[in-house]
Amino acid sequence: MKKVSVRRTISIAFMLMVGLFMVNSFAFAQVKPKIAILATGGTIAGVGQSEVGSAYKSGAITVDKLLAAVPQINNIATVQGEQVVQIGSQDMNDMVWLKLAKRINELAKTDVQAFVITHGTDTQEETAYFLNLVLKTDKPVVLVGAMRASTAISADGPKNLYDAVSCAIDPTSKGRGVMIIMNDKILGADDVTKTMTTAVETFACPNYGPLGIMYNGKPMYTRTSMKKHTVKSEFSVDNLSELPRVEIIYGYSNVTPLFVDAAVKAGVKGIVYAGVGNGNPSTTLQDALVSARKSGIAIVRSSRVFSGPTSQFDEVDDEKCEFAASWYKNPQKARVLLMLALTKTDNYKEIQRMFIEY
Ligand SMILES: NC(=O)C[C@H](N)C(=O)O
Repeated sequence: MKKVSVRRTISIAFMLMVGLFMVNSFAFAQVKPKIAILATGGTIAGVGQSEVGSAYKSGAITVDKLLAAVPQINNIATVQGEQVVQIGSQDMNDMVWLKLAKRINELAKTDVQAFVITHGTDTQEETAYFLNLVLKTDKPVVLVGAMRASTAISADGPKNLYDAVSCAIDPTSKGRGVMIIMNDKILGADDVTKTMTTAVETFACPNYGPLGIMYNGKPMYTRTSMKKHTVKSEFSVDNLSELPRVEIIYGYSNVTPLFVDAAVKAGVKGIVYAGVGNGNPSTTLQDALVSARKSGIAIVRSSRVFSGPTSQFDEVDDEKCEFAASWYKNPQKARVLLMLALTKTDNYKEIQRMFIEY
């Protein structure tokens, strides 16, 4: 009799423990946030001929293999991986941007809580800024890349990817606009740029500084972007199947109007002039840009100089020429904003307003 009741007590206790364990694991599974990882290629997915050399092929491995290299991600998030394209980001283009933006806007309406985009570093800043202007969500969106191929000794991709996921799932990352995570830094899409061809410490925000750092898998923010983005942006990709053609023309001493003339002939809708100093064109170049403007092409002056403003209050009379000045946008980001501006207007004053607000 005694033996039976001891057995029964033991089996009830055992069942209770199993039950508790199941409830716990269920609750734990419930709290893991659901994220989408959209892969586009780049060095983070690159495969090299040797572990020590610099030669490799960008975008050679798929999103599943990328994730398999960082199993720790499964402890913190439930991941849905999608291969959007598999390219080196030197081949990034308007069509992929539109596809990516539309897909994220669609997924943002579901229970996916955050987004990570793996991307090559060459044009990462442009994709980040484009998405910053057209995504209609305040859910965190983080781009991540690597400077060393996945097969290299001390590859930086796995740590960057883990940090990107950790940053994206953190509640404090909501509503901050699109961000890039590279080498422990959290960089805002409105200012981030690649500063060095080979170093892992290549990304910086030369005008405004980083938004924060990643520390022990947690984002530590020290700044908020004051620029308009995502849900506050007036731009939308909803009805767009292509973007207006905008070309960048570089300034240098002894510059001739050759490329401005070629751009006019090609029928571009806008030109970003990457001028010298604070966006200055030479006298001949200015004449060519004014006549391009008169033929209906939008002109934005930016600078080939790494940082600092290009404003409408300096040497060029932008009002008279009907140009807009890019302020803190470097030429490649100015091109992104001008393309989107041209989906709304070709009025230079309106375009100037956008360059101040975004
Ligand atoms: N580090 C990199 O990712 C460079 C590569 N060419 C890319 O942008 O895809």
